[in-house]
Amino acid sequence: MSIEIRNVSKRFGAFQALDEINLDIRSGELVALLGPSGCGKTTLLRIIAGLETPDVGSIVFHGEDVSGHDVRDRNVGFVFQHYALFRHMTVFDNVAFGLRMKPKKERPSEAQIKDQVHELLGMVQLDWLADRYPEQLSGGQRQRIALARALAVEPKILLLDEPFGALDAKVRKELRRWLARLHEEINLTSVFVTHDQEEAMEVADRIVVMNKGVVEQIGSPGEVYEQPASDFVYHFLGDSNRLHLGEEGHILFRPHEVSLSREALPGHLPAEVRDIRPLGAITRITLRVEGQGEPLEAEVVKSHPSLLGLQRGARLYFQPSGRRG
Ligand SMILES: Nc1ncnc2c1ncn2[C@@H]1O[C@H](COP(=O)(O)OP(=O)(O)OP(=O)(O)O)[C@@H](O)[C@H]1O
Repeated sequence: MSIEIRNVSKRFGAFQALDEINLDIRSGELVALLGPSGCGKTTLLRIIAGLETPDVGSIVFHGEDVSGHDVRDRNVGFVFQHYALFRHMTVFDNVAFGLRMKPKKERPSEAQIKDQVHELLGMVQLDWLADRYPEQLSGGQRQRIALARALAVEPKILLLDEPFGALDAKVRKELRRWLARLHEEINLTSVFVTHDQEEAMEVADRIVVMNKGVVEQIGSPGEVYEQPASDFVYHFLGDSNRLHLGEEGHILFRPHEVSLSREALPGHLPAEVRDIRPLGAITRITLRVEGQGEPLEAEVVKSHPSLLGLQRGARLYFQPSGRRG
């Protein structure tokens, strides 16, 4: 099911939380809303869900304007970061909840509910936990159960608000990959909110970069990273250095977009090594450059010749190889 967001604006008092947002999400897409805290991501998600009403604009699901539809009639599934499972219910009953709440004529029999719940628990690979209570689960298991509960009513649209935000880095990574796979298996259109660019890059088909209530750029992970539409997008999608060039202004470059040498080379600037951090396949070097306020960061492969025997305080010569600005 496709989602169109047409000219949506929302104010809270004098504060403009969303300013004329237009967005087309294709059927079957997995889209990330990415941006800093307070940029309006959650508000937009809540408007798509029907939990919040826009001041102006409309929401269209598959050609039908659903702006006037109540949240219950939109058939969307949700997973929110702190949207707790019902503590007094077992995992099974949590997942069955939405099915049991259906109007009588649509409600499946208890036998059908049992089959469906076990199928869903199988899909999130946690069928063996059916009789446990939420407090007996790990954070990652809880999130997967929350997802199974959201999927139980067979929504065509799934909305996820920082679904993995509270989990540790390794579990987050596993769940992200798992979500991307699951999304391929079942026919869903999903929108998820994150402030983590790596999460957006890794999972999403397209990324919507938001800032202060407006959309800065929409594109595939490759597009927004390689062809950022603004300095904001450039900064938000990865580490960056700013090199001041006096009257010529400044250039921006990524830590890996740099040529490093122990010898003075044409076009290269001298710098002092302040820190050397081996990070697996690459090594990060912090450089202090005369006349620059902020130190610069360079990343090279760990076998790079300039690293051999390199010590703090040594002199290196560098030249940005990619640049923006
Ligand atoms: N009900 C409300 N009343 C007043 N202001 C609100 C309300 N809901 C949100 N806001 C404000 O609107 C702005 C956007 O909030 P929103 O929750 O959409 O941001 P976000 O991008 O999801 O941020 P975060 O990543 O921190 O969750 C914020 O400045 C917030 O304080």
